[in-house]
Amino acid sequence: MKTFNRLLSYVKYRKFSYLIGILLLLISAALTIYAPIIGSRLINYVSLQTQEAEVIELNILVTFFVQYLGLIILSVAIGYGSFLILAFASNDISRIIRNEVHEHMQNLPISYFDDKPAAKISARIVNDTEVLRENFYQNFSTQVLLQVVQVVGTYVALILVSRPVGLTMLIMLPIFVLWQLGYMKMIQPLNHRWRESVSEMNSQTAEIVQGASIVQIFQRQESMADDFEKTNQEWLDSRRKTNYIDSTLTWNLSGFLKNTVTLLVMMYLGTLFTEGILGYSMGVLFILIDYVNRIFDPITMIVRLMTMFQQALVAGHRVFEMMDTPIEEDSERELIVKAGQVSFNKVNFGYKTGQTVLKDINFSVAQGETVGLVGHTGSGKSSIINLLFRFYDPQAGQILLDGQNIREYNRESVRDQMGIVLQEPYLFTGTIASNISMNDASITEEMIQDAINKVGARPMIDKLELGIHTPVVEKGQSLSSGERQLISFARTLASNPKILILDEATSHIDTETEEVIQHAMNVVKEGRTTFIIAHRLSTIQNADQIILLDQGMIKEHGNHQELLNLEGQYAEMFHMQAKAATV
Ligand SMILES: Nc1ncnc2c1ncn2[C@@H]1O[C@H](COP(=O)(O)OP(=O)(O)OP(=O)(O)O)[C@@H](O)[C@H]1O
Repeated sequence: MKTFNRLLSYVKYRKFSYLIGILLLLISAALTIYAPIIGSRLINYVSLQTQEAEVIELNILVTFFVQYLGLIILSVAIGYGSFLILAFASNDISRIIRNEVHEHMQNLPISYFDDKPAAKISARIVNDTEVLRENFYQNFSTQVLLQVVQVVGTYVALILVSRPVGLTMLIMLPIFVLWQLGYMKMIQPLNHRWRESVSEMNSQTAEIVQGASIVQIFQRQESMADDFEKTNQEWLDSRRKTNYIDSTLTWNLSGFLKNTVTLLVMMYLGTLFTEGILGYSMGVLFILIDYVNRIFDPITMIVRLMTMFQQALVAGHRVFEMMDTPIEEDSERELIVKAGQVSFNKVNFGYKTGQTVLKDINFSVAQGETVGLVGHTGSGKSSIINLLFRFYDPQAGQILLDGQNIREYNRESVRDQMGIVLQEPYLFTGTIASNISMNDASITEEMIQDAINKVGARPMIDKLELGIHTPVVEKGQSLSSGERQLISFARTLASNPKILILDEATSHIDTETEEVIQHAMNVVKEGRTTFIIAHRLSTIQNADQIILLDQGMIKEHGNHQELLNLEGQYAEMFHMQAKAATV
């Protein structure tokens, strides 16, 4: 009920459209219910004139025809108008909900995404809102009233015209409803299987596309094709069974039931009529048969609407669950950093309660210093950066930028102080220029060109026909990894952050590119406090401080020479790497 009320509350955004649309629908329905009455007058006129051997006047005949046809055309035209109004309104509402949930998703804490597959999140934003549009806003909320009015209206009209026929048809009502419910019961699990297999095929395809090269390297094509075929068969099976049930129950059997009842009523009334027992005119007979025949469709529709409603409730529940996930409280205070001095003060942190990822982390970095973060995989290097960005807050201790506790300032202003170059830089769909300016209007084209020159990306840009306006698609897959890094360096330089984070920026590239990247790195580092997450210790030999993490704790801390003198883990790692490099 809560979900239903909440779904209904969105109608307020297009309440006039809904009001007018539903009103027009009802008028159109009333006209269709009224049409047989005109038809009956026509029939009565013709039969009376024939009985009394009078001339059938053409103009009277035409008048009845025009009235009858005019009514039908008017009803169709009004129905068309209302359909458009309501369809447009439901489109708008689903757009509003989709934007709302999308915006909310963007503000959710990073921890929300930790245990949720991307496909599941996007299904809520895209597919579930689509189900809401079709099932709830376009069908259920507009049709349910209309269909109920049609059923009740037709029954009332039937009873008014002929009480025995109307009451007999009332007895048929539960039989027909039960028939429809039985159909739904059979079809629902099949629909479920069908949707599951479609979603499974989606994720199987996404996995192959994302890891195309890995799939080929490990020659997994055949087994992945087998898995896909299995799901595809499952889809085929559920579709086939649905088609059987559909064609048998809805089209044939349901049509059979409808036609049989109509036929029986016709026979019964016809006998009474010809025997003269029934006082009805031919026209009334026509009305009765027409009403009996048309009463089935709205009943079928109501049962279907109920299923749509159930599906909409499930989709609505999922969408609202995401919308109701609390976003992190954020301070109004803007962090202003002039120097770029960073301190971690007795920081303890775990991603989940009870987990310890960082333990008693203490260090201080002066403005413009470079810090190398080293340690085995899983030792906590990235976690330190995650805390610096305020993706997470520590359970204990403080992180200070220029002496200010970042927890007391809003996240955006904290992140504004940071620039990051990842090992695999992320480029957004757009152009090279938009990837450097990040659509920040204060970064002019001149500044973009300047950043490109400074990081040494000019030769690379000059090779491109459209220069900085070259489109970037699919995360920049058509650019080399080194080129993507240069763009990323130019982006960082243009945004002019106080603190810089380099995530293994120089690994996996050839010596020539390494020189270019090293140059870019030196340019970007200048005057900024820099953290380098390095696996290759040769890249941080000149760092002012090196922090060696081991199982979330600082095990060694000093400059390169000091750590070598310690003859501990760092020295061991360094000698091993130096030896490997000379082999
Ligand atoms: N989102 C997360 N949720 C739960 N645990 C996490 C999460 N991210 C990292 N961890 C855990 O925290 C610990 C430290 O991970 P972290 O990524 O900081 O290590 P790292 O030193 O950067 O490793 P690598 O060099 O492999 O990138 C690991 O045990 C890891 O499993």
